[in-house]
Amino acid sequence: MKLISANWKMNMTPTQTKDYIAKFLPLVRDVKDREILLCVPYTSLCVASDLLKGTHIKLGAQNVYYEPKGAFTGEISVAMLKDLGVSYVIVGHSERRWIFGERDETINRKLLACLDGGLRPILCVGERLEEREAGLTFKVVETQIRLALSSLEDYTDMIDIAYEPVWAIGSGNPATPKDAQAVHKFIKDILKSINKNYQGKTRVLYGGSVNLNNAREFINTQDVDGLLVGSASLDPESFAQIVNAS
Ligand SMILES: O=C[C@H](O)COP(=O)(O)O
Repeated sequence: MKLISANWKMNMTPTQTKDYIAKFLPLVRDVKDREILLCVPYTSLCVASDLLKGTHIKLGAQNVYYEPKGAFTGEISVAMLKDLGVSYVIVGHSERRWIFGERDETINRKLLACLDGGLRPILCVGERLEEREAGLTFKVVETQIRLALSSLEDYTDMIDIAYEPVWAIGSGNPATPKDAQAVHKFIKDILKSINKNYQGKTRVLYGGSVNLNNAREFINTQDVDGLLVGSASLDPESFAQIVNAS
Protein backbone atom coordinates (compact mmCIF):
# COMPACT_ATOMS: atom_id res chain seq x y z
CA MET A 1 0.00 0.00 0.00
CA LYS A 2 1.30 3.48 -0.79
CA LEU A 3 2.40 5.56 2.18
CA ILE A 4 1.48 9.22 2.52
CA SER A 5 3.37 10.75 5.41
CA ALA A 6 3.39 14.15 7.04
CA ASN A 7 6.61 15.45 8.55
CA TRP A 8 5.67 18.39 10.75
CA LYS A 9 9.31 19.08 11.61
CA MET A 10 9.59 21.55 14.54
CA ASN A 11 6.02 22.77 14.30
CA MET A 12 2.87 22.32 16.42
CA THR A 13 2.47 22.42 20.15
CA PRO A 14 0.56 19.59 21.84
CA THR A 15 -2.52 21.85 21.91
CA GLN A 16 -2.22 22.56 18.19
CA THR A 17 -1.73 18.84 17.60
CA LYS A 18 -5.04 18.14 19.30
CA ASP A 19 -6.83 20.67 17.09
CA TYR A 20 -5.12 19.36 13.96
CA ILE A 21 -6.09 15.75 14.57
CA ALA A 22 -9.67 16.69 15.43
CA LYS A 23 -9.95 18.41 12.03
CA PHE A 24 -7.92 15.84 10.09
CA LEU A 25 -9.56 12.58 11.13
CA PRO A 26 -13.01 13.16 9.61
CA LEU A 27 -11.40 14.30 6.36
CA VAL A 28 -9.54 11.02 5.82
CA ARG A 29 -11.99 8.64 7.44
CA ASP A 30 -12.80 6.86 4.18
CA VAL A 31 -9.25 6.53 2.88
CA LYS A 32 -8.52 2.83 3.03
CA ASP A 33 -6.23 2.30 0.08
CA ARG A 34 -3.35 4.43 1.40
CA GLU A 35 -1.37 4.19 4.58
CA ILE A 36 -1.45 7.57 6.32
CA LEU A 37 1.30 8.57 8.72
CA LEU A 38 1.84 11.62 10.91
CA CYS A 39 5.46 12.20 11.97
CA VAL A 40 5.09 14.67 14.79
CA PRO A 41 7.53 16.30 17.24
CA TYR A 42 8.42 14.29 20.35
CA THR A 43 6.35 16.63 22.49
CA SER A 44 3.21 15.87 20.47
CA LEU A 45 3.58 12.09 20.46
CA CYS A 46 1.65 11.52 23.65
CA VAL A 47 -1.42 13.49 22.70
CA ALA A 48 -1.33 12.22 19.11
CA SER A 49 -1.01 8.65 20.30
CA ASP A 50 -4.14 8.97 22.44
CA LEU A 51 -6.15 10.59 19.67
CA LEU A 52 -5.06 8.18 16.93
CA LYS A 53 -5.68 5.04 18.96
CA GLY A 54 -8.21 2.82 17.18
CA THR A 55 -7.92 4.78 13.91
CA HIS A 56 -6.16 3.77 10.69
CA ILE A 57 -3.68 6.66 10.98
CA LYS A 58 -0.16 5.64 11.99
CA LEU A 59 2.09 7.61 14.28
CA GLY A 60 5.73 8.39 13.52
CA ALA A 61 8.65 10.18 15.14
CA GLN A 62 11.19 12.37 13.36
CA ASN A 63 14.32 11.05 15.01
CA VAL A 64 15.55 8.50 17.54
CA TYR A 65 18.77 7.68 19.37
CA TYR A 66 20.44 4.32 18.93
CA GLU A 67 21.35 3.49 22.53
CA PRO A 68 18.66 1.66 24.50
CA LYS A 69 18.97 3.82 27.63
CA GLY A 70 21.45 5.67 29.82
CA ALA A 71 23.19 8.99 30.27
CA PHE A 72 22.30 10.61 26.93
CA THR A 73 20.71 13.88 27.94
CA GLY A 74 18.04 15.03 25.53
CA GLU A 75 17.84 11.80 23.56
CA ILE A 76 14.90 9.42 23.04
CA SER A 77 15.17 5.65 22.61
CA VAL A 78 13.34 3.19 20.38
CA ALA A 79 11.64 1.63 23.42
CA MET A 80 10.32 5.04 24.53
CA LEU A 81 8.77 5.57 21.10
CA LYS A 82 7.36 2.07 20.93
CA ASP A 83 5.74 2.49 24.31
CA LEU A 84 3.83 5.49 22.94
CA GLY A 85 2.46 3.56 20.00
CA VAL A 86 4.91 4.90 17.44
CA SER A 87 5.39 2.58 14.47
CA TYR A 88 7.61 4.60 12.10
CA VAL A 89 10.59 6.87 12.55
CA ILE A 90 12.33 9.17 10.09
CA VAL A 91 16.08 8.53 10.09
CA GLY A 92 18.76 10.62 8.45
CA HIS A 93 16.56 13.50 7.29
CA SER A 94 18.71 16.02 5.45
CA GLU A 95 18.01 18.59 8.17
CA ARG A 96 19.57 16.19 10.68
CA ARG A 97 22.50 15.57 8.35
CA TRP A 98 23.22 19.18 7.42
CA ILE A 99 22.07 21.19 10.44
CA PHE A 100 22.96 18.73 13.20
CA GLY A 101 25.93 17.02 11.55
CA GLU A 102 24.47 13.54 11.59
CA ARG A 103 26.86 11.18 9.85
CA ASP A 104 26.22 8.01 7.84
CA GLU A 105 27.69 5.89 10.62
CA THR A 106 25.20 7.34 13.14
CA ILE A 107 22.35 6.79 10.70
CA ASN A 108 23.45 3.18 10.30
CA ARG A 109 23.37 2.66 14.08
CA LYS A 110 19.94 4.26 14.31
CA LEU A 111 18.60 1.94 11.61
CA LEU A 112 19.99 -1.06 13.46
CA ALA A 113 18.35 0.09 16.71
CA CYS A 114 15.00 0.56 14.93
CA LEU A 115 15.12 -2.86 13.33
CA ASP A 116 16.13 -4.49 16.61
CA GLY A 117 13.34 -2.72 18.45
CA GLY A 118 10.56 -3.21 15.89
CA LEU A 119 10.19 0.34 14.55
CA ARG A 120 10.00 0.77 10.79
CA PRO A 121 12.53 3.40 9.72
CA ILE A 122 12.09 5.78 6.82
CA LEU A 123 15.65 6.42 5.68
CA CYS A 124 16.06 9.78 3.95
CA VAL A 125 18.57 10.25 1.17
CA GLY A 126 19.15 12.96 -1.40
CA GLU A 127 21.74 15.13 -3.02
CA ARG A 128 22.50 18.82 -2.43
CA LEU A 129 22.28 21.35 -5.23
CA GLU A 130 26.01 21.49 -5.87
CA GLU A 131 26.12 17.71 -6.06
CA ARG A 132 23.25 17.66 -8.53
CA GLU A 133 24.93 20.33 -10.63
CA ALA A 134 28.12 18.31 -10.61
CA GLY A 135 26.20 15.30 -11.93
CA LEU A 136 26.67 13.40 -8.68
CA THR A 137 23.03 12.66 -7.79
CA PHE A 138 23.19 8.90 -8.32
CA LYS A 139 26.61 8.55 -6.71
CA VAL A 140 25.53 10.49 -3.60
CA VAL A 141 22.29 8.54 -3.22
CA GLU A 142 24.07 5.22 -3.68
CA THR A 143 26.76 6.09 -1.15
CA GLN A 144 24.18 7.21 1.41
CA ILE A 145 22.19 4.01 1.00
CA ARG A 146 25.16 1.66 1.08
CA LEU A 147 26.59 3.31 4.21
CA ALA A 148 23.23 3.51 5.98
CA LEU A 149 22.50 -0.14 5.26
CA SER A 150 26.00 -1.43 5.90
CA SER A 151 25.65 -4.88 7.57
CA LEU A 152 21.85 -4.48 7.40
CA GLU A 153 21.57 -5.57 3.78
CA ASP A 154 19.47 -8.62 4.68
CA TYR A 155 16.83 -6.39 6.27
CA THR A 156 16.10 -4.03 3.41
CA ASP A 157 12.46 -5.18 3.27
CA MET A 158 11.96 -3.74 6.75
CA ILE A 159 12.94 -0.20 5.77
CA ASP A 160 11.24 2.47 3.69
CA ILE A 161 13.32 5.10 1.91
CA ALA A 162 12.48 8.71 1.14
CA TYR A 163 14.26 10.34 -1.76
CA GLU A 164 14.41 13.99 -0.85
CA PRO A 165 16.68 16.13 -3.00
CA VAL A 166 17.95 18.73 -0.52
CA TRP A 167 17.49 21.58 -3.00
CA ALA A 168 13.80 20.69 -3.35
CA ILE A 169 13.01 20.75 0.36
CA GLY A 170 11.01 23.80 1.37
CA SER A 171 12.05 25.59 -1.81
CA GLY A 172 8.84 25.44 -3.82
CA ASN A 173 10.97 23.84 -6.50
CA PRO A 174 10.26 20.10 -6.58
CA ALA A 175 12.08 17.54 -8.68
CA THR A 176 10.25 16.63 -11.86
CA PRO A 177 8.34 13.36 -11.54
CA LYS A 178 10.54 12.03 -14.35
CA ASP A 179 13.76 12.81 -12.47
CA ALA A 180 12.30 11.41 -9.24
CA GLN A 181 11.30 8.22 -11.04
CA ALA A 182 14.82 7.70 -12.33
CA VAL A 183 16.29 8.01 -8.83
CA HIS A 184 13.57 5.82 -7.29
CA LYS A 185 14.24 3.10 -9.83
CA PHE A 186 17.96 3.40 -9.15
CA ILE A 187 17.30 3.02 -5.40
CA LYS A 188 15.25 -0.12 -6.01
CA ASP A 189 18.02 -1.53 -8.18
CA ILE A 190 20.53 -0.93 -5.38
CA LEU A 191 18.27 -2.73 -2.91
CA LYS A 192 18.00 -5.70 -5.27
CA SER A 193 21.73 -5.79 -5.76
CA ILE A 194 22.65 -5.71 -2.06
CA ASN A 195 20.05 -8.24 -0.88
CA LYS A 196 19.63 -11.33 -2.98
CA ASN A 197 16.50 -12.27 -1.01
CA TYR A 198 14.93 -8.82 -1.37
CA GLN A 199 11.14 -9.11 -1.66
CA GLY A 200 10.45 -5.57 -2.85
CA LYS A 201 8.71 -4.44 0.35
CA THR A 202 10.61 -1.15 0.66
CA ARG A 203 8.51 1.79 -0.36
CA VAL A 204 10.43 4.60 -1.96
CA LEU A 205 8.74 7.91 -1.11
CA TYR A 206 9.32 11.24 -2.76
CA GLY A 207 9.75 14.36 -0.62
CA GLY A 208 10.56 17.97 -1.47
CA SER A 209 7.97 20.70 -2.13
CA VAL A 210 5.08 18.29 -2.51
CA ASN A 211 1.84 20.23 -2.49
CA LEU A 212 -1.77 20.02 -3.57
CA ASN A 213 -0.92 20.81 -7.15
CA ASN A 214 1.71 18.16 -7.71
CA ALA A 215 0.84 15.33 -5.27
CA ARG A 216 -1.35 13.43 -7.68
CA GLU A 217 1.23 13.46 -10.43
CA PHE A 218 3.99 12.27 -8.13
CA ILE A 219 1.95 9.46 -6.66
CA ASN A 220 0.91 8.29 -10.10
CA THR A 221 4.52 8.18 -11.23
CA GLN A 222 6.05 4.76 -11.59
CA ASP A 223 8.34 3.73 -8.72
CA VAL A 224 6.93 6.45 -6.43
CA ASP A 225 5.44 4.45 -3.57
CA GLY A 226 4.46 7.35 -1.39
CA LEU A 227 5.12 10.92 -0.32
CA LEU A 228 6.87 12.61 2.58
CA VAL A 229 5.25 16.00 2.92
CA GLY A 230 6.67 18.86 5.00
CA SER A 231 5.14 22.33 4.89
CA ALA A 232 2.00 21.31 3.01
CA SER A 233 1.20 18.86 5.81
CA LEU A 234 0.95 21.57 8.46
CA ASP A 235 -2.61 22.44 7.57
CA PRO A 236 -4.99 19.51 8.18
CA GLU A 237 -7.22 20.39 5.25
CA SER A 238 -4.34 20.72 2.84
CA PHE A 239 -2.76 17.46 3.97
CA ALA A 240 -6.11 15.66 3.83
CA GLN A 241 -6.54 16.90 0.26
CA ILE A 242 -3.07 15.59 -0.61
CA VAL A 243 -3.95 12.23 0.91
CA ASN A 244 -7.22 12.13 -0.99
CA ALA A 245 -5.74 13.44 -4.24
CA SER A 246 -3.07 10.83 -4.15
O1 LIG B 1 10.34 15.60 5.23
C1 LIG B 1 9.83 16.37 4.42
C2 LIG B 1 10.65 17.09 3.50
O2 LIG B 1 11.77 17.65 4.08
C3 LIG B 1 9.91 17.98 2.56
O3 LIG B 1 9.62 19.23 3.10
P1 LIG B 1 8.74 20.26 2.22
O4 LIG B 1 7.51 19.47 1.81
O5 LIG B 1 8.42 21.38 3.14
O6 LIG B 1 9.56 20.62 1.06
